[in-house]
Amino acid sequence: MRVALEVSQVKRLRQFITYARLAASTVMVVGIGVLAGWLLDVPVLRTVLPGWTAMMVNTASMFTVLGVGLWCATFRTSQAGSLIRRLGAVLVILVGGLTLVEYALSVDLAIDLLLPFELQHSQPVTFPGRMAPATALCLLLSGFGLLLEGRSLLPQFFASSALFISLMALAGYLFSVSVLYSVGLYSSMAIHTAIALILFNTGLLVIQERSGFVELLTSDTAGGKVARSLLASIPVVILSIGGALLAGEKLGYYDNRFSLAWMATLSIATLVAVILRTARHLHQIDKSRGNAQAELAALNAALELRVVERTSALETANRTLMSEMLQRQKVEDDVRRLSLTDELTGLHNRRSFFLLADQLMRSARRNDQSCALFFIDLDGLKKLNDVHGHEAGDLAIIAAAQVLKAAFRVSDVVARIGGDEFVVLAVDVKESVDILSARVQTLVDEFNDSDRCRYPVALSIGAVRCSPKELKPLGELLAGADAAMYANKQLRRKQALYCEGCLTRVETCV
Ligand SMILES: Nc1nc2c(ncn2[C@@H]2O[C@H](COP(=O)(O)OP(=O)(O)OP(=O)(O)O)[C@@H](O)[C@H]2O)c(=O)[nH]1
Repeated sequence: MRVALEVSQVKRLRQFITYARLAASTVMVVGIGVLAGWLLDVPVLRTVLPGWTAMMVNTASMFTVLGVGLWCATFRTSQAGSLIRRLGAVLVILVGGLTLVEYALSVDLAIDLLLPFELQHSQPVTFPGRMAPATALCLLLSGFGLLLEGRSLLPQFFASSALFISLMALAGYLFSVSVLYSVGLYSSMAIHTAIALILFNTGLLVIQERSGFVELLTSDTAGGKVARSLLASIPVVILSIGGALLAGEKLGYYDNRFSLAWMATLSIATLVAVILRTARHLHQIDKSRGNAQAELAALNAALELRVVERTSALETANRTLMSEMLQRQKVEDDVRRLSLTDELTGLHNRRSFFLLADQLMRSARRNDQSCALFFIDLDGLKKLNDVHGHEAGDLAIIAAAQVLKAAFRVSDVVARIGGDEFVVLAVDVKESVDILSARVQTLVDEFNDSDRCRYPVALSIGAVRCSPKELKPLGELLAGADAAMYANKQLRRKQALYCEGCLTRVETCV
């Protein structure tokens, strides 16, 4: 699975591709330049310096092919490029491999002198026109690397092996150690062959996106930074030390053993310095990571503490809110109840009566039931108040309410709608309103004769009946009942039933 790349990694990969293209172009130019040197007889193009080994025509041709192949490899999506790369790689493998076969089996496969102009400029060597065995091996490895480009490990192995051999050859030139760039007595690797091989194989290595090596080199991790810095510095430092010691030796300041001892000492010193620098760098990274972890742990602990504190504060706030809500609910219930209840008697008040009576009458009509509406007025309350005070009047009102509640069903609506005025809506009434009024009167009499009576009460009652068919509005029924009550009161006055005499009976009731 491919991991998404960081922006910096993408930038470095682009730089690597640019490097690979530059390397490919240089390798192509070297190949073409050497071919021109052979064709036009320009010795400097063939050998770089007079007396140095010349790059063979075969080698130069293969560099041209390798350069084109590497260039194509940098364009991954191109089908044609991929085909050219693979064909070129096969050609290079063939030339390198057959040359090695020639050396190994001491045969001439007629591939050394392919171009007619080559022979006349060839130096007197064992096999004119044949590339060095080291070159042939490097070409074989480079060809395989190019052919397998894009796979996971093999191209890196082939390119690294070729790179190692060509670096040895270059070091041999730099330090004048011919054994490093020649194999046996046959022929030696030209300096520009070594450089071209180094360029080609480093170019091939840095475009291997799948390799851990490229991932390491492009990453922003400590490992990536250390790898980049060491790879950029160590070869230059070691080669510089070697070059300086060699120059001193050539100038006769010291002999070969002395420079070897210095080379070993300075290399060790350089490596120790690099190791210490790298170790210090890693140490710093470890320390800062440790500090960051400690800070993180402290932050986590503080965060957890805050979470605990906040949770407990939240729970307390929740509890307070809950109890406030309950209190508020209770107050609202009380307000609702009080707004619908008569405070003195506990009966429904006027508002509640109209709400309930309306509902009750509609349901009675639906159920085909008769209703009866009673209008009841307390007799002589004003006088009672005047003579015995309002407390006595209140007691009479309460007594009247109790009598009315006892006289009717629980399902009927008994309400106090004014000072001494009561209404009762009785549903599903089977008997006549006179019978019901008489029942009220009986209970009034019972009360007046009982021990509970402080002040006797007398009630004037008016009632209307309403059958389910009539569908009379409540207001109309109330007016009818009120009128009947008034008539009843007048009648009671005429019959001297009116309770002006209640006062005289108070004493007997106590
Ligand atoms: N004690 C007391 N008196 C009340 C209350 N509400 C009204 N009253 C008084 O009751 C009296 C009612 O007077 P009226 O309407 O003339 O009634 P009444 O004296 O019974 O006369 P009739 O209705 O003709 O029998 C008034 O004086 C009111 O002030 C109450 O809650 N308590």
